[in-house]
Amino acid sequence: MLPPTHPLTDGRTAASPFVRAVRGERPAVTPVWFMRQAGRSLPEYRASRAGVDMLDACLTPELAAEITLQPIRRHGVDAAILFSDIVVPVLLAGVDVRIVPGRGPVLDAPIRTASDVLKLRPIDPDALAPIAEAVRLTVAELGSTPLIAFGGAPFTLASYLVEGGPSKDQLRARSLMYADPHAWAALLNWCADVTGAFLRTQVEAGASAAQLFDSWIGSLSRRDYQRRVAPHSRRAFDALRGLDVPKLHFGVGSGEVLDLLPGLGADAVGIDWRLPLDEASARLGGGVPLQGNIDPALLSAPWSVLQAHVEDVLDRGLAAPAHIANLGHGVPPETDPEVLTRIVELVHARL
Ligand SMILES: Cc1c2[nH]c(c1CCC(=O)O)Cc1[nH]c(c(CCC(=O)O)c1C)Cc1[nH]c(c(CCC(=O)O)c1C)Cc1[nH]c(c(C)c1CCC(=O)O)C2
Repeated sequence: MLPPTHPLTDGRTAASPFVRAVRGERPAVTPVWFMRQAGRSLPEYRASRAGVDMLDACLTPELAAEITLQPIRRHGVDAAILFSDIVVPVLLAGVDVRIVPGRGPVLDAPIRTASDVLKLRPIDPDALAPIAEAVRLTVAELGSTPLIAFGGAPFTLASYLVEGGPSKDQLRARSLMYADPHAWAALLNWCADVTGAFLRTQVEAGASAAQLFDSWIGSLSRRDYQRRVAPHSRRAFDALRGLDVPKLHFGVGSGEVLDLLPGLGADAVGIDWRLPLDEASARLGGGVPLQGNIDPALLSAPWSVLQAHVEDVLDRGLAAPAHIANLGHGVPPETDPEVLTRIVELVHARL
């Protein structure tokens, strides 16, 4: 149960277009936000981050709250997402991980064997205090705009841990799945538990929705996803048990496994740019709210081309019970932020 002072319970965010759409209602105006909206496309972000390491910024509550609020002030988007990273709970559980600019999360000592997995320790709930504080500071400023809690899905996290960094097709991670199925299952359970604790901390501190990011899901066969990954994603959502918070599940390249996602605990599903929303909705049986689908590659196209694309996405989104406009993946760092503001205005102007 969420406390009576939680933004969802006290009515601050429950009636927001974003929360209503995730729950499957169709508000008068389509809500819109952008994955990775807090980031390098914004000059104010670059100024806030000058000389501060990425993970240090995530663990400094005042700074994390300020960066979270920047895209709300600038673009007028319908939801905020906590400025943090999927590897933050991994770091807080004691794993030596850093973020290399232009590359992503890197581990000098990757987790590759059963004995490496056995050394992983559960996360100490006290270690998550800076995250809870960042959420409280953010929510105090947001008013009726909901904050989205997020976490990395177990397979995406495990891929970074096993590979030691970003990889093209997650070959080492997918090999471990077969070389040592027991170590694999233990590793994915550990990932589900750290991500679950991260999500639960954000929701209890005041977030009004939760999204699981399954960025590498597209490298898996349907069979492997179903048998060796999906149960662990369900376990991550299960960490939110008892909290009546709307949940989203987003995967990149998830077309082959799309129909499996709603069964894992999410209310709404995020779609990348590969599959049109009417086709995605048909694959899901027509009853699942959808998010996303604007191709990030078109952000640098002439406005008339981008506008036609956004309008097509909105039209096809009518096939689902509700649609939250968003990109099909994160904002590229070189994006002109004024283009994002213009998309928000376009989405909000369409009735
Ligand atoms: C795979 C993944 C990561 N992180 C994340 C994912 C899942 C979504 C996806 O597929 O993009 C999720 C994430 N990372 C970040 C957020 C913040 C909230 C938001 O969306 O605005 C979120 C939701 C901040 C960040 N996370 C990161 C940055 C950039 C850090 C910097 O400014 O140097 C930000 C703002 C770093 C990061 N962290 C990660 C990558 C690939 C990178 C980019 C590295 C680079 O190109 O420099 C891992």
